[in-house]
Amino acid sequence: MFLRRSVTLAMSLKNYSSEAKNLVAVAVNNQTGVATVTLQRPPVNSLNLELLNELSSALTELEEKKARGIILKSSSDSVFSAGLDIHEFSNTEEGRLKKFWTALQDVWIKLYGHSAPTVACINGHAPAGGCLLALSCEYRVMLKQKTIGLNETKLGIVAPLWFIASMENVIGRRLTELSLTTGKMYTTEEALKIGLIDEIAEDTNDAVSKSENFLKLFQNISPFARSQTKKFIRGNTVQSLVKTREADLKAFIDDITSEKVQKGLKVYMESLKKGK
Ligand SMILES: CCCCCCCCCC/C=C/CC(=O)SCCNC(=O)CCNC(=O)[C@H](O)C(C)(C)COP(=O)(O)OP(=O)(O)OC[C@H]1O[C@@H](n2cnc3c(N)ncnc32)[C@H](O)[C@@H]1OP(=O)(O)O
Repeated sequence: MFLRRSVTLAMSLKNYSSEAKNLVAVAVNNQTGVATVTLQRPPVNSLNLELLNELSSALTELEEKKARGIILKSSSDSVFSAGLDIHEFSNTEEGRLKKFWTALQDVWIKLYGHSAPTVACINGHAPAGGCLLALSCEYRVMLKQKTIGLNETKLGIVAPLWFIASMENVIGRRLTELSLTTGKMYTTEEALKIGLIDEIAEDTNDAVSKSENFLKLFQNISPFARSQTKKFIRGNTVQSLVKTREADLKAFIDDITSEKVQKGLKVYMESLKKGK
């Protein structure tokens, strides 16, 4: 029985980051064992090092505590996540850049391969890294009138192979190629049509309730049989990054610190500000 009452376990009170802030809140329903993981870094939940570290720790803890399901959502119902924090790219100090990319790799490996069933409750726009988080889950419920996509080429950057694989495994190669090369952002309605999302919701409450309904499908399925099956299906994709992490990190550092990419990112950030 899914009760609305959520119990905030000790882990949700933990401050995972070195900043004196909670950028990720975890609330576990003690009746169902389902954890709601809420990204809360206003204004747009851009993914900086501290947020990624918190998310990574939360995913580890939910793995250890054998959560029965994870719903990933935003504290805002305007933006799910604006993707990677572009300010992390302009800070080209190599130590932090390395930690940042390694933290993103960690989050993706843990979320993509999590033993618990995962749902992205996409209660806001989800460009680039925001879309990656959503694609890493097993099911996607999205608010109407929002946008989602891997728009990296629009920023003059190249989405790494694991970003591409995450999309390809959901919508297939042909559409992934078209989407990524054009940097296409899909509306919620378009995303449903191509299978990039699974359901549309009216508002955040509706999205959470639809996410919970998806997780109910597993109530009578053995967690072992379910998670092993997921591992068989997703294992190769996860392993392809695990085996190439160092090379992927080097490619990121080389690419992002190049003069050409830095110039392009500056122009992109200015255009975001002008768009107001
Ligand atoms: C050879 C191969 C090797 C491969 C090598 C690797 C290459 C590197 C790959 C790196 C991958 C990157 C993936 C990413 O995630 S990059 C980030 C892409 N994100 C975006 O393009 C989103 C941009 N934002 C928006 O479209 C909109 O902000 C929004 C999300 C639709 C929300 O719109 P809204 O109107 O509500 O809000 P504002 O636009 O007014 O934004 C509010 C403030 O937030 C700032 N902002 C927005 N997005 C970001 C961001 N991603 N990072 C940092 N800051 C962001 C925005 O500028 C406003 O700030 P201000 O108030 O100070 O002006």
